[in-house]
Amino acid sequence: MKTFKKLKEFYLPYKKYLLISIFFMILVIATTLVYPIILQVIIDDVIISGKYDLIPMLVVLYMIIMLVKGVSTFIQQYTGDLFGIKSVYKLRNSLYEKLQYLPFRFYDNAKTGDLMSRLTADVEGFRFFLSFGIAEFVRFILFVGISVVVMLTYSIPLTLVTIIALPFLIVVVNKFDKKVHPAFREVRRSFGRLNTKVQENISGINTVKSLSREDFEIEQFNDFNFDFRNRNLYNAGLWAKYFPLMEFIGNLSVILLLSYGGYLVIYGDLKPGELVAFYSLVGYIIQPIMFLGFIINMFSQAKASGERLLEILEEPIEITENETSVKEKRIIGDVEFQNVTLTYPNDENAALKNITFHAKAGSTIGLIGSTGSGKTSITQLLTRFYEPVKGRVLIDGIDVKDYSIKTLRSQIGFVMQETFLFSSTIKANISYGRPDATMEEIIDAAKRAQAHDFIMELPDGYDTILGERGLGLSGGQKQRIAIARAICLNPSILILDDATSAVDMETEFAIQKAMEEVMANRTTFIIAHRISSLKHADQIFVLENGEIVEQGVHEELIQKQGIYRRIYDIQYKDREAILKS
Ligand SMILES: Nc1ncnc2c1ncn2[C@@H]1O[C@H](COP(=O)(O)OP(=O)(O)OP(=O)(O)O)[C@@H](O)[C@H]1O
Repeated sequence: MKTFKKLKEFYLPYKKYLLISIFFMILVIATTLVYPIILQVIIDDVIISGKYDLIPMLVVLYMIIMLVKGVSTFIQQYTGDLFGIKSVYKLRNSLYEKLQYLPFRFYDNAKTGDLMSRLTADVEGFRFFLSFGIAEFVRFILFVGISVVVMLTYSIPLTLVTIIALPFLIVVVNKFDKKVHPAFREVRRSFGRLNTKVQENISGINTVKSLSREDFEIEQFNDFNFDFRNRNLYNAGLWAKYFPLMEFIGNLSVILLLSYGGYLVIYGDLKPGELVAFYSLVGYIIQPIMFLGFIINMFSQAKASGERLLEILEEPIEITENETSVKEKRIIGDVEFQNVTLTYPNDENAALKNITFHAKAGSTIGLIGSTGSGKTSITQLLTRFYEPVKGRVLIDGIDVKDYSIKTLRSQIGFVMQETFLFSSTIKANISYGRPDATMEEIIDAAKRAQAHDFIMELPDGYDTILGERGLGLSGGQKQRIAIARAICLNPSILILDDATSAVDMETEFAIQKAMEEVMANRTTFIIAHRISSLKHADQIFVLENGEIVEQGVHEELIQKQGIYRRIYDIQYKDREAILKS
């Protein structure tokens, strides 16, 4: 119940639909329970006692009851559905919203396919319970309760004999619940794994094909699919085992009823019509009790699904802001790191150790160093993608923690190492961070990123629709669109993380030239492996194992005969050799 309690904010606002549904369900049940009573009257009063003049009245009564039942069933079902559909609409939105704000740390370990199955299959499982499960449970209680009361008015001893086997039925149903719930949780998990496999495979299909790993992938999928199949089979086995047992116990009640009830009729202690009515009423008890298995099933699924949904909803956002957070400030771009240490979750080694530096507003900072030395990590602290475990990161003298996330990120243009383009138009991709940008601004950004010419060569120019992964564009073209996207933001701080790694030297040079003007009034961080990309920077930091081991301008660093010089020698050796020859 804890799971449902925690999710109450999603369904309680719509409880009126549930209440209406239950009210009309009571009408449905009441009208249904009148059938056996009418049957009893027809047998005992009309047929046996010969009061045939009652027939027209009974027919009219029957028709009215049918009509009431029909209308009530419609309202009960529709409002029940409304309750479920409206609740999960809100739930689905909240889950998606939560996913937007969860920190990078969450996504480091999250699996896309699994998340997708939570947002679809689990939400649906929960809806099914809200729409049908709750109503069916109430129906069960009412049917059983009212039927027993009606039976008691006919004959107390016969009622007791008939329901004597029912506690056993409840024990079996309870046992079934204990087994079926964990089984369902496993089915859900297995489905999540299956989804993850498919999603990863589609995303990485280029790698799979280029390495001819199709057979391996098929085999792996088969394993996951086999697991999913087995778990479903186990579940089906539980159903197959328990359902006949429940039916058997239910039928025992019918045997007891017919034996003892027949005896009572023979000795005149019960009228034949009452026995027939009893027989129908027992059906109304046994059926819902057996159906209880199905309700429990729905409940178990919903509980398992609810737990998985809560795992997302209760995941801490961590990066918080409050009313005092700095908003509406135009960032100038003065950046300072004070003894900053960063340790990623699940990694005991610090990715950055005691980093201290000052970058004046408008200056250009070059970051170079071997892979994994911490270059990207430095820039990710600026945007608060991660938080330092020690030290402070200041922008314009204010700790980044004190900025509202929106204010901070809307003024920092980040061209990431891996370019991601949405499956929409080029225009929409460039203006993604600033949807109100005019066409002139979009074109201007594209021109500066050296992207305008190739965009104009595409069939629909800026209206060309890109595939999910920017299909149809080369790596360098995608990078240039990503650069245009960052420029379009008109940021105060620009971060170019290996942003020109996929373009040829000539294009890089052209981009650099065009960027000179863009960078003029912005603090720019250039992360690069090529010295040519950052040699004009005002300050260059050489990183090694999370520490700044050398710093200075290009000429100074060349004189030092250190790491920078070594990189320079390797990269320029060939050029000098060519020049000499
Ligand atoms: N999200 C993360 N979770 C755990 N560890 C991480 C994460 N991101 C980076 N690291 C680790 O932190 C260290 C620094 O990584 P970072 O990406 O900053 O290096 P880099 O210098 O930018 O490398 P590259 O040139 O290859 O991009 C590496 O050891 C890396 O494995």
